[in-house]
Amino acid sequence: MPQRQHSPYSKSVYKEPAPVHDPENPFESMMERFNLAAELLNLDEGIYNFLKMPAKQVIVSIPIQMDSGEIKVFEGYRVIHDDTLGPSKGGVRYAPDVTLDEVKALAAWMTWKCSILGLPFGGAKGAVKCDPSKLTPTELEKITRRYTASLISIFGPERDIPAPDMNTNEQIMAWIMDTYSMHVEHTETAVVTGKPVILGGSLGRIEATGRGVMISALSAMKKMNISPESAKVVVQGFGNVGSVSAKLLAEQGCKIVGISDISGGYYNPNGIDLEKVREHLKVHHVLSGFPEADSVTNAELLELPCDVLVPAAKEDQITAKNADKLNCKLIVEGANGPTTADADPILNERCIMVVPDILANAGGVTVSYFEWVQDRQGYFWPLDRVNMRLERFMRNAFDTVYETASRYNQPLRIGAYIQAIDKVARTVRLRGIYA
Ligand SMILES: NC(=O)C1=CN([C@@H]2O[C@H](COP(=O)(O)OP(=O)(O)OC[C@H]3O[C@@H](n4cnc5c(N)ncnc54)[C@H](OP(=O)(O)O)[C@@H]3O)[C@@H](O)[C@H]2O)C=CC1
Ligand SMILES: O=C(O)CCC(=O)C(=O)O
Repeated sequence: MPQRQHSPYSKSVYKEPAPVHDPENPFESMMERFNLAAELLNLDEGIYNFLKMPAKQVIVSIPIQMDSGEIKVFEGYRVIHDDTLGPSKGGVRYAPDVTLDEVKALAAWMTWKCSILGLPFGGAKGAVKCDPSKLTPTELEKITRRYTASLISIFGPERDIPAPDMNTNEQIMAWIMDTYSMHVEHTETAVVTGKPVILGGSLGRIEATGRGVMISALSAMKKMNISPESAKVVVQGFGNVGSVSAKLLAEQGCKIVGISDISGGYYNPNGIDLEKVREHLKVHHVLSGFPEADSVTNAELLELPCDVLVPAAKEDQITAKNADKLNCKLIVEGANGPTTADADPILNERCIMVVPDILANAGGVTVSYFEWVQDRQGYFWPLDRVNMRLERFMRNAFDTVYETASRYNQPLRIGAYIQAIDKVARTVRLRGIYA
């Protein structure tokens, strides 16, 4: 594999991160990269301490009456990492195994993401520890409304604005909007984004994260002289982000050779017909049994030969254990935190370019920003305007991160952290930190 010196994916001056306590703890993974960038920026110790601590961590108890009549209590979280650049922004995920450390990491990633994209937002994230596949629609609605009611003093269009993430969707955003509006006694659409279009949502928000993944993949492929028509792509995860990324990359001429969901991976070196996948999902709801591809495990999927790998499922998929087995040239992180910090130096050593999560998947929050702007203006844009502006934001962000990474002779991930932290730190200094 050729060495690419003096570029964002050169191994030349990349510093080994200090050993971490738990490499698969997303907050520690975030902090490893933050520490590296802070050191390169020569960040003032006071500002370093200010930015590493989340501004607010709220844990709420969510008692609801199940359809059976039984009362069950769920745990909910909202972490506001930072609100220096503006109201905090970030999705809400529903998952049975979610932890506070995971939410803390996801909230910090939102701060860095909004900073890189030039959005007037800080970073936050929320979660409810529950398994939506085991809940009825009524139970899901009750959980969502109670979670929102418990966070009434946190949320607000000028304070903290939730959005969808794993296992949450437009309907859940509609319930959040309605519950908030009931409490403040007027309809407040701008309190949440990712809503149905009929309730003040933005055209293009559902596809926005996958569209941003596609745009950043094409930008990176151009730097690497990989043409879309010659590119073989593997996508892990076939939810909102994965399925849209696959569809839009296929529309650009790429051949999608591998896909997966929780049921496993599916591989066809001649290309997977995504229309047939869509028809299969309509009937079966999971990829399991898809006849036109060979079945592989999720672990094998990540190691399939391809040009571009798009992890778009969850955290900690590419680790020190499998980074040396990957068979791709480029990774575009659709998911948040799919790569652990201890895998970074291995990928860098192997000259695999990584477009990091805080850049690659920022299309979602960018169109959420457009939605918030439209709601506040009460004036809605056509789809082509949303997509054109998204493309401009994503391309600019890619170019500036690439330039920063090149200037510091670091991989794109560290370039992205440097750029993000520098902007927030400079804003903190200008605003001052006195009570
Ligand atoms: N939605 C958004 O706008 C944004 C999402 N992201 C991030 O993208 C990632 C995916 O989110 P999103 O698409 O919204 O979530 P979804 O819930 O829509 O989809 C998640 C997908 O991942 C699959 N999956 C879950 N676990 C595994 C596993 N162990 N191996 C393989 N596949 C798995 C799920 O399978 P199954 O359906 O069978 O359970 C599903 O296909 C998350 O990291 C999220 O934080 C980032 C930015 C914005
Ligand atoms: O759209 C948003 O506001 C946030 C999306 C999100 O949660 C993310 O980018 O991880």
